[in-house]
Formats: sequence, structure tokens, C-alpha cells
Amino acid sequence: MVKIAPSILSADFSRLAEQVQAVERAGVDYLHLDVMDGHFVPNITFGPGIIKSLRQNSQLPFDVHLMIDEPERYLESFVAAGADLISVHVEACRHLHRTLETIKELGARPAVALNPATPLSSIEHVLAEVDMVLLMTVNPGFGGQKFIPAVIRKIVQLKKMLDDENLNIDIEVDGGINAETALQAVRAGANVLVAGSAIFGANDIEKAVRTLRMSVNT
Ligand SMILES: O=C(CO)[C@@H](O)[C@H](O)COP(=O)(O)O
Ligand SMILES: [Co+2]
Repeated sequence: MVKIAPSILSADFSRLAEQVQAVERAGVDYLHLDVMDGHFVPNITFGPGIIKSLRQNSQLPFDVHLMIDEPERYLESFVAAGADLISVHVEACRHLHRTLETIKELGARPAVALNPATPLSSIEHVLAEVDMVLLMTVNPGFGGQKFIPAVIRKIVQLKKMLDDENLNIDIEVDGGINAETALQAVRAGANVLVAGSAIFGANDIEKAVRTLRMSVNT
């Protein structure tokens, strides 16, 4: 079953709780929270404070995507704020294995994220430590960008790598996901879809979630 994780990056921040409740009513699986530090990526979003306030307004599992350098400095704060799943970028971690172990020790589910240009060989030796691999299908930093088709081959290769090792790990795709690209990504092997602008940029949020779900159930 394919999971849907709306990214609040494209939500109306003046009505955040209301918009989160709309995706929750639409039956999504996760809430995707993009944390950016203006250093690892050229944009700044929000930190544990906003996540903590949203935690009081939603029952959804929180899928926290950390686009920050040296994320190990903030893991405790994000878990305390209510993160259920934490993705750290391989490009941002000096001691990736230790960082993933720390996430687990803190009681959250660890995931590793890769930029489009980063090869799968960079995570080969930590696959046993993660619940999910996040493959960026745009360069991180902004919502509303165009899906990079070259990542399709990478999804296929990752799926094969996991199947060969008998590993039951989710493959999340993030960036430029809409009804059309979602189907390509799912056919390639992805089973968690992050969508920001395709959901929060739509006039009818609940209809946008239904459309995305139907697009991969054909
Ligand atoms: O992590 C990121 C961007 O860096 C994403 O989660 C985006 O927020 C997805 O937005 P869309 O491409 O779906 O508009
Ligand atoms: Co993201």
C-alpha cells in the first residue's frame, strides 16, 4: 500500500493547524515536515517549536525531514517536539551510522535521505539501521520544483538492492510529485510519496489527496 505524506512547506502558514487537519481528514499517512537551516540548503523554514505546536493539533505520524548540517546537534529536540520518523541527509552527517543509532535510541524511526546527485553506494553500509530511504527527486531547498527523471533509475536500483538483501525498508520520494510523476515513482519501486505543492497548492486539499491516491492505484 502506497503511503502519502503531504509536505507543509507549501501550506498557508497563517492557517497551519487548519490545513494539517484537512489532510488528516483526507486520510493521509504521514505529515512531512521540512526543516531547513539556510546552510545545508539555501532556505530557512522552522524548527522544533512549530513541530511541537502542531503535535497538539494532529494525530498523524510526523515525518521530519532534516535539511540541516550536523543534525545530531538537534535530534533530542526534534524527538521531544514529537517527531516519529527522522530523516537525516547522508551529505550532512560526518558519522552517519552513529547519528542513525542515536535517532533509534531516542525512540524515533531513523531514515536516511539522499540528494539527486548522491550515489546509492553512500548508504550501502547503513541500510540495516534504517526504516526508510528518502530519495530526493529535486534538489532540496524549495517546494514547487520539477521532478528530476534521472532519479527513476536510482529508485529501481535501490529497490533491487533492498530486495536482494531481503530488507523491508520504505522508499520515499520527495520533490515534484504529482499524479503523473507519482505513478512513475511507484512503478519504479517507491512506496511513500511526499507532495507539497500538489496538495497544499490545490484549491481543494481533500480532492488533491484523493487524486494522488487514485493515480497510483490504477
Ligand atoms: O524536501 C523538500 C524540498 O527540499 C520537499 O519535501 C518539498 O517540500 C516538496 O515540495 P513539492 O516539490 O511537492 O512542491
Ligand atoms: Co522534504
